[in-house]
Amino acid sequence: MAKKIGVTMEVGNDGVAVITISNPPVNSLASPIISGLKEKFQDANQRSDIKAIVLTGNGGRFSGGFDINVFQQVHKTGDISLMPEVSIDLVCNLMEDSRKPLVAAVEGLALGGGLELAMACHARVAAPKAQLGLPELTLGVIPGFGAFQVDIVRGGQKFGLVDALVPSGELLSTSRKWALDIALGRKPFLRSLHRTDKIGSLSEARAILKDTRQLAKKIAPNMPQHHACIDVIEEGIVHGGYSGVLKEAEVFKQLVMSDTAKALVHVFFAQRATSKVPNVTDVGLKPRPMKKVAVIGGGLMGSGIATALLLSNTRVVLKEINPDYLQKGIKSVEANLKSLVSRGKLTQDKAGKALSLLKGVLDYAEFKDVDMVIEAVIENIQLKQKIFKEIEEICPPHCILASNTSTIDLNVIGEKLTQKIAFPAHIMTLLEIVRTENTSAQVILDLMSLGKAIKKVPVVVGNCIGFAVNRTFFPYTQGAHMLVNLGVDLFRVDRVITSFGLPLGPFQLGDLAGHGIGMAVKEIYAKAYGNRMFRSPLTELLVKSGRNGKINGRGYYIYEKGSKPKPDSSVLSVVEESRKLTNIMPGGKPISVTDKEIVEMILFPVVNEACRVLDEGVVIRASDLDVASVLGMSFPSYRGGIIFWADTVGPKYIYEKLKRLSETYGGFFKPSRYLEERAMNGMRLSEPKASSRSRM
Ligand SMILES: CCCCCCCCCCCCC/C=C/C(=O)SCCNC(=O)CCNC(=O)[C@H](O)C(C)(C)COP(=O)(O)OP(=O)(O)OC[C@H]1O[C@@H](n2cnc3c(N)ncnc32)[C@H](O)[C@@H]1OP(=O)(O)O
Repeated sequence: MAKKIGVTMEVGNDGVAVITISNPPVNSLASPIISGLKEKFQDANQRSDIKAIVLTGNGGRFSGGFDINVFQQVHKTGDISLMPEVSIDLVCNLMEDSRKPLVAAVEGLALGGGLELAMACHARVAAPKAQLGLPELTLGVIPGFGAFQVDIVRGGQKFGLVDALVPSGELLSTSRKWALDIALGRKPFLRSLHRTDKIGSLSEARAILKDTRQLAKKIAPNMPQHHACIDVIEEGIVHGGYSGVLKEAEVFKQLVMSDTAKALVHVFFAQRATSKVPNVTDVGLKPRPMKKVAVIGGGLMGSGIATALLLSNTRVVLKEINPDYLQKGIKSVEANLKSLVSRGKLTQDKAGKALSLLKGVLDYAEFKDVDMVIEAVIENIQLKQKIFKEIEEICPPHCILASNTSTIDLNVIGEKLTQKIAFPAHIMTLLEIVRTENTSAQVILDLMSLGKAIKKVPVVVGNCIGFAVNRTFFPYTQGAHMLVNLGVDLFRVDRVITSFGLPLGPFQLGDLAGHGIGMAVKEIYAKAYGNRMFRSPLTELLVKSGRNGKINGRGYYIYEKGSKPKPDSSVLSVVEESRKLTNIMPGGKPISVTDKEIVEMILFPVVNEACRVLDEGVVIRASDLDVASVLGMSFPSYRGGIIFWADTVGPKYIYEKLKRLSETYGGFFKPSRYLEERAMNGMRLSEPKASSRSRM
């Protein structure tokens, strides 16, 4: 059924006009809505039979904000005139300065421009679960609609952003009465733009703004939108609300064209595109419910998976090999739930309910009616093969057999294995669903649905060593190791990479993951990708010196409870030993590199491997790899993901840089065929492939 888009107005006998925004699914403020709002507000202000106005959204949602598709259009065309000029004549003149009172009836959500519309009203009545927010910063822009000219520090009813909270069933009637009361002088007629009662003295405001500027420099050095917010707030405080609104609209348009906005809007749509899987989500299949799932292995990953499943109301059978391990696994699940409760992310009774769905077992008796089995034991091929041999006879025919391996080829683990699920710990959001030639469309759909149920972002990928994320990023650590063996300071490498935008540099990341994991899978990668790997003895030497990473308090850094990791200068002797063994410093002297070169020598080989992932069809589309890099490796979303970023840097520049580096330092930097082709033909890396080569 065609979705109804538009703005309607109904006038009741009480003289209240109810103006309703309708643009499913989130009532986004697209052009027809903007022009419809203008027309209805003008009409309502002119009609003598209308005493007051209520603004609301259709379908239980007020508005999800300005239509982000317009941003995408502006980015694609470079035509900023696609952005409507409405801040003043609509929000200020027609709403704020309306002669008739305007009350927002907010249900579901009021986000971005949607909340700004509500703030332009003279009062706001909300239903209890309404989500109010200004998420524009996550898109690289600022609220361009006056939000910052209203002292938005008043969040929710507590600070006056919402004037009344009422049950949904009473929302419209309460809003109508409120609007009439304002019209009749029984309630104050408050124009947000003119209110300054919450703003302290100018000097106090300036002091707050100064501290906020320093904080923004520290926490968001690479994101202009955070600093712009402070500028427009200051404009409003110093020169008044109207100047502030004008400044907002001007700054908003500058930011819309910024690289940051282009990257963040790309990630917004890329993340939603991952749920579109050709011949799976477009063939009329319906996902089957996963009522009971068995998890084999109660270690860090197994207990994390069990936790995520329990939180989605799925019954879980957790199997271990002995009572001690089983007890430990159950305790880990309890600890995971307890930590969510202590962080206010889960109520105590929901934690209790989740735990009640968990059953610990030591044999397969409970596997007869499971809908899915997820194996999460150590990365030992023989053990995995043994487990799947044992269970494939016991589980029901419809049961999905999945492994949580982060590296091993699924076809090696078990020909009957239908599915690999890269279930990161219960807190990460990326869920790589790896499909083999044995995986049916139905199973993929079932798992995508399960992935969403456990609040993950499922990305369907093909079967290869390391799948999408680990495969793409295996050069990340190796590039760093090469630099250190070439004489570059390892702590500087970490600093440069964190300044680029990754949360942890390669060495601190290794400490966090534990160096044993890297060593366990090294040979598997060497067998698959050996011709383009840099083999460094540094990890082995580090572990031999008793430094396993954060897990035992020492790696490249020292980890003490309650304090930040401290670089461990005593590790430099281990580094020296590695440098002697590799002996790759030209003339025995450390190389001199700029920060930019450090980023390039670490991330360009990652881009190069990402090109091979695209070329082999390990992902459906390049933007899926962007999402996987952001969610799976914390690649900065404000750079758009690994491929989007590479396209902004330029395939040709990357290709030429890698070619020069490979002439100096060997095959680790050798440009891939895909990169060379695209660079030579002036094509973007993200352009779809002509060939239908796929690993799915
Ligand atoms: C008085 C008139 C004013 C007019 C305004 C004019 C403007 C001039 C410019 C000045 C603008 C002022 C500044 C304001 C800027 C903004 O408002 S920027 C946008 C701010 N809003 C957001 O960032 C919200 C983004 N969306 C979400 O967070 C989530 O989608 C949701 C709303 C919380 C819903 O989540 P969920 O239920 O999980 O659904 P999703 O899958 O995420 O989304 C469903 C589909 O809806 C699409 N969609 C969502 N939000 C928007 C949006 N704002 N614009 C366009 N489309 C949106 C989403 O892409 C999904 O689409 P499909 O994948 O095709 O299903």
